Amino acid sequence: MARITASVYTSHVPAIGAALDLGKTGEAYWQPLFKGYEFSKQWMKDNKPDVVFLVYNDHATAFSLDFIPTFAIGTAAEFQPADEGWGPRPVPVVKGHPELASHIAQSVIQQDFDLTIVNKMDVDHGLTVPLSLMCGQPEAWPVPVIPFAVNVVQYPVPSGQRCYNLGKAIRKAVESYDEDLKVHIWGTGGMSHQLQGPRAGFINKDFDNRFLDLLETDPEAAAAIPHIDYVREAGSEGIELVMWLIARGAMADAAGGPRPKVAHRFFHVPASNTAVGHLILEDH
Ligand SMILES: O=C(O)c1ccc(O)c(O)c1
Repeated sequence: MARITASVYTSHVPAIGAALDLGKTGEAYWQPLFKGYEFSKQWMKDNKPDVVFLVYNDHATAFSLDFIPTFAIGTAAEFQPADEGWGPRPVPVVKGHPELASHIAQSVIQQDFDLTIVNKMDVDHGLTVPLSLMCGQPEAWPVPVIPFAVNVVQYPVPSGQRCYNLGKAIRKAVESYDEDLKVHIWGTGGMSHQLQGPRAGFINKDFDNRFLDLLETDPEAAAAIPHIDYVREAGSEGIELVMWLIARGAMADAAGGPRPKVAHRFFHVPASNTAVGHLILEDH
């Protein structure tokens, strides 16, 4: 049986990818940020999964306003790093896991969550920056990745509660897969940031840290946060945090099991226009 063994939460700011790719990680501005992920890179080696199920949002790269899936699962054998205007990031191609992805699609759709099945797409900073933060700069990514794109760009976007419930369905799907696989589920995006309008540059450390607290100890309360609170308290792009609830809903306690163990927590402001939050939870 496949098992979800841990969840990882991290912001996916594109400038972090640029700092890595352009060799700027030692600069005073970036040093404290990358220091917060040193533990995580070692933890990733010590707790290497067989597959990462990576929840992120596409930033009008593979999708556009022409076509807006709420939840899209990548079932391809590989996904190319996208060209977001500066050429593709110089990172390895992302290898998928078509068998597990197809099984999860089958199981989750049968549990009444309608997923869009994507057999071909390029993946943008939403997916590659978390991989870089957790795995460094290897020749090849150490694990296959199932990309799972969520619409948090064009309203209506899914509620935190729906995302949390979807996480529970993903856990059931993984646990009904025959092969013995260790699976990590990662929720990415956030924390507070607003990239547009009069409040551009808005950051709310109090909200972010309360959210991290809730994620650790009371995920049901985090799931109950309505959209308007994210927009008001965490800025227009803070709504990306609903994606963290997909990963959180896949932990054992959401299904009545024990609370996960906090392996690592980190918070840093700013990275570009964004508050960076990071949490690693291990299932017992
Ligand atoms: O802080 C920023 O600059 C920034 C830009 C684009 C994003 O998708 C994001 O998450 C952050």
